[in-house]
Amino acid sequence: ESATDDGSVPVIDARTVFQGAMVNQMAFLAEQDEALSVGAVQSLIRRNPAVLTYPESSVLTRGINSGAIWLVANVLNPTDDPILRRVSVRTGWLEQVDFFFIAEGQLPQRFIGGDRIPLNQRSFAKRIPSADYPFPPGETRLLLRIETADPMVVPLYFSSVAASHRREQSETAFYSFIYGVMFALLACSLMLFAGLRQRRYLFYSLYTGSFVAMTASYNGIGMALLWPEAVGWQQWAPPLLMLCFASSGLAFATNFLSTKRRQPRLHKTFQTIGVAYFALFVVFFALGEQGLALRLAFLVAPLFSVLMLYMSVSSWVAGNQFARYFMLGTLASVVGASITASTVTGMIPYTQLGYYAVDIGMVVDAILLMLALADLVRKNEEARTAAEQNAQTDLLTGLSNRRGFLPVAESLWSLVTRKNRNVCVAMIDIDRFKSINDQYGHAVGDKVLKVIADELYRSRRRGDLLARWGGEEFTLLLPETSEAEALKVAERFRHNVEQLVTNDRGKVIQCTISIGVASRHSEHVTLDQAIAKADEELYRAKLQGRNQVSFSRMSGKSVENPLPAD
Ligand SMILES: Nc1nc2c(ncn2[C@@H]2O[C@H](COP(=O)(O)OP(=O)(O)OP(=O)(O)O)[C@@H](O)[C@H]2O)c(=O)[nH]1
Repeated sequence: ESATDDGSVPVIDARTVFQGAMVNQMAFLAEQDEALSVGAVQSLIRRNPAVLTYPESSVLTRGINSGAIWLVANVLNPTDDPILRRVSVRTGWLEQVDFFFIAEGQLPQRFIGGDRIPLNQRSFAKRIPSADYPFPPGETRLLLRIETADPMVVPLYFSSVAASHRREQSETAFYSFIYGVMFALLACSLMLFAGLRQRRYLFYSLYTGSFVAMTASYNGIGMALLWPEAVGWQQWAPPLLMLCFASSGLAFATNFLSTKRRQPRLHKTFQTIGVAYFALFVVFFALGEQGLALRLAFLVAPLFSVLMLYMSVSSWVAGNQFARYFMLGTLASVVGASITASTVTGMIPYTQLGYYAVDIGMVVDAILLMLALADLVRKNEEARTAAEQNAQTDLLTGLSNRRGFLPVAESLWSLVTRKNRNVCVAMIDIDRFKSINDQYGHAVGDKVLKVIADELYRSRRRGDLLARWGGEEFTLLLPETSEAEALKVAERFRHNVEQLVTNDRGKVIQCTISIGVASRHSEHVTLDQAIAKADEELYRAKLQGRNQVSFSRMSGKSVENPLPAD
């Protein structure tokens, strides 16, 4: 049959190699209620050429569940030799694409592709529906029938086989990069989860993992590499995985931003919505309503983006510093997803970058979220170290407190005991400190305490352990120190403090200290016993008139081990 009769069917020169998509070189018509055969379409066009419309942009986009369409053109080969061309529709999620090549004096040729067809039953066992055809001299009618419940996006290419290979290579490189980064982050977070047992790493893994699975399900890589025969799964995987992606993202966000604690009602709402949309999905699945499941998923996806953005911004505004990277990451993924969604639904003109925007945005998001996790670990670590230090440090004087002092002193004590070395303990108390408080006030008392503490700290030898024991009392551990040396040190302390002058608004305040010293002379003496003994000596110094050092060698008797010997 002649195809050239009416001039309403566009003509493509077979010699042309189109660099980009070229659906605007063809005419299209949408099937109405029932599926049409090639013959029916041909006669429809012949009877009434007005059924054809002409796409204005190079990629045809018609939204979700839009029904099957036909594309038609005449390919003219003005040479004497056949010209081999590859025709392909570079969208991985179209369910069925039929290519028909009808040339005069030749048997009509049909090629079939699409994700409703098991990989090995497609004309080309490829992710993308394609057909190679040697256009004979003269005119060939090219017809394509495309059917899908998913968004109808038709970036049609008409090129040499070599040009198609180049395009495939660049697509492979792109997806290798995206999946490489995602898998690295996924593996990293899984290992962190295994090691740290913190659920946020698990949610992060699920979020990045479901992104990989979701994109692999709709771009055709999943079927090309992982489930070549699983046609049923392929039809339901994209909406299901989109829901998984959204819910794991929300689980990560609520965990990371502590939504349960900070906004309990919002958290409850998320859980309810999550359960509701999975329940709806199950209902649609049971009814076999793939289109409705897709609509649900495409409704949830932007809702999810808006929620994530709202949560991170409100958390950041509320002063949650960890939300910073989180917010930037979410912003990147939301912008990327919006650009791709607008591209595939035809709201903005089709570009390759627009088509890939969701993947790029998601990689940026995943990297920034990993950074947010690392940031959180660092801040928690800093807070923990600070809390630990605070718990062991006396805030007024900056010296160790009892909690800071005892563990270090205990281990030093057992070390010198084991090596049978000298060690002494001194207890230091400020004389008549109550009267300073009474006379000048508590604040001045604090100041004097601090001045004396600083002086003691300056006067101590390196390696001696000084701590605020409590109130106006200090303790000093002197390892590797004989009694005589300890007494010298104590006397120096006493003398230095006696010389010390604190000024308070013109008034001069002077203080003295009393010191009790004890040494370990028997190997059975514990640190506690030595401290008790030094305390006794301190009491004696006070009784004897203050501002003095009191020392007594522990008698074997008084430090006797209270446990009865066998
Ligand atoms: N300003 C201030 N006073 C403190 C602090 N800790 C303890 N004190 C005071 O130190 C005083 C200690 O009084 P006492 O135990 O009676 O002994 P004292 O007045 O130093 O007399 P002696 O030890 O017998 O020489 C009390 O009035 C406490 O309130 C502190 O951190 N700051």
